[in-house]
Amino acid sequence: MGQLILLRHGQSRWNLENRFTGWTDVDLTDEGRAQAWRAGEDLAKAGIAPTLCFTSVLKRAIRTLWLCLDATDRMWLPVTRDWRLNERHYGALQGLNKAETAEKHGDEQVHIWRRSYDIPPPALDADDPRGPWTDPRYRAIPRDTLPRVETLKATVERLMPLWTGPIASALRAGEVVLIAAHGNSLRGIVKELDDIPNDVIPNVEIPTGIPLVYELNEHLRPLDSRYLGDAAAEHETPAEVRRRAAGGG
Ligand SMILES: O=C(O)[C@@H](CO)OP(=O)(O)O
Repeated sequence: MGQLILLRHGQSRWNLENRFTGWTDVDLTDEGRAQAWRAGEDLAKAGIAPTLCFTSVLKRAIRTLWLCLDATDRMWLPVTRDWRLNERHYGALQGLNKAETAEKHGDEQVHIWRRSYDIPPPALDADDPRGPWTDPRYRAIPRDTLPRVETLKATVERLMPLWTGPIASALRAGEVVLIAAHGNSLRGIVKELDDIPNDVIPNVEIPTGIPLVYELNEHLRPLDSRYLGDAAAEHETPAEVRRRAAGGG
């Protein structure tokens, strides 16, 4: 019944520099822009025409959406930008190099910070100038709702009202919904969609700039999911990761 396209932003400058990014508003690299454009071309080639879009308030996702829509000549589509689609907030790690942090704190600790479901990295101090409360784009959000750090669990919790509310309503109304977002906010969505357990979700790696298309039934449960484009076969879909973890090959 419904069709949903999930698109992780193209390569960002800090993806390239291997830095913890979170809510830092870094832009795409040239490669990231090219990936976003190709994502649009791949949608067009597959005959998939989004009718409604959601994205975060971070420019790497917004620009990915712009380029993808430009490539499909659908820049006129309605777009909702919502902070609840932001990347998970990485707290005091934001800006640090991932390899240098692993040298300092050990691979195991950094893996826990990056991939555990509910163990947070160190938080920003309440007076840290990098705090989202200093940023005008979050001015309408109550200060105590704005995070100083987030786990994946917290990211899923802040995302769910948007998913079960406006996004689900749009899908039920027959819209073909395109969501351009981030590695961990999209982990939250596929966790819900594909019913992926907490200990398996860290193994789901959504590649940058490759559309992941879901066909949904009337209860918004997945009938099928697939990546588009030339590199599609190189990536396991979240449903395949879940089946492999359950011993289903
Ligand atoms: O730095 C980040 O914000 C995220 C996504 O790039 O990194 P990680 O792979 O650790 O979730």
